[in-house]
Amino acid sequence: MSPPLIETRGLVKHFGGVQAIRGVDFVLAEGELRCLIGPNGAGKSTFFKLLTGQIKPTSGAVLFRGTDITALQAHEIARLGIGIKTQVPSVFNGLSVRDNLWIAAARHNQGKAIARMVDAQIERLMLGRFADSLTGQLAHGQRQRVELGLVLCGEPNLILLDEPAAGMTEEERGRTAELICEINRDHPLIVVEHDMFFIRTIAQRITVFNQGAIMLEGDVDQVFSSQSVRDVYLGKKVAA
Ligand SMILES: Nc1ncnc2c1ncn2[C@@H]1O[C@H](COP(=O)(O)OP(=O)(O)OP(=O)(O)O)[C@@H](O)[C@H]1O
Repeated sequence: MSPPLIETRGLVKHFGGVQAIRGVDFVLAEGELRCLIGPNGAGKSTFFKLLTGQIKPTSGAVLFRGTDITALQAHEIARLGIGIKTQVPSVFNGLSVRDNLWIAAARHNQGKAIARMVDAQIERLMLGRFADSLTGQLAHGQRQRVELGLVLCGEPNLILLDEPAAGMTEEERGRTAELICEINRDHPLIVVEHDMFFIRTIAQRITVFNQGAIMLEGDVDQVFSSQSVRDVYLGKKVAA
């Protein structure tokens, strides 16, 4: 049997006295789309940073396709094809959409393959009308699609999305949900999101974080019908 795409074993991260991640065993299979939810401060962003090597665990391990990558630097992990789109913008506002995508595609392709990659992402992300507009002049939802395009240009083996629906209009959220499901046809994803309506739309399997630990994993119905999950969101004390 082939190993999981990504796995964490006994992952722990302390920031001084703060136990941000407390012994997380997590497994993502090839091809999966997993949603991570949990209240503020549950450890979701820290967990993402541990997967991408932006920070190092206090103890425990991260494995990618069975290989221990815990000691690798962030750029080495990026080279393995673990791409992250955070809430921090990474586009150049003064460049057109096409030029932004070109820069990202040129990091991973050569010659005509660059143009092919750029055209493919413009079509996939429905950015044709804006391809030659300055990225800084786009609406929030359109810019977010450009950022997704930058990640896709790297042909990632795993995409991590941190709150992809944040600040979007209802229409943009709907389009982003469709896009994520479409991207999942050929890319595994882990999506952190607070918007429960959005989660319901895209989720297959959900991992619930609370107080730095996984408190529940299940399908949409299991998670949304869980009294413990509701209590956590209402701020009631629940054992992690
Ligand atoms: N660099 C840091 N230094 C100190 N404490 C940190 C640091 N980063 C995160 N923490 C703490 O670790 C805990 C987990 O934070 P984290 O940002 O991972 O949670 P989260 O689930 O992503 O929250 P949110 O949904 O609000 O983004 C919190 O108590 C937070 O204050």
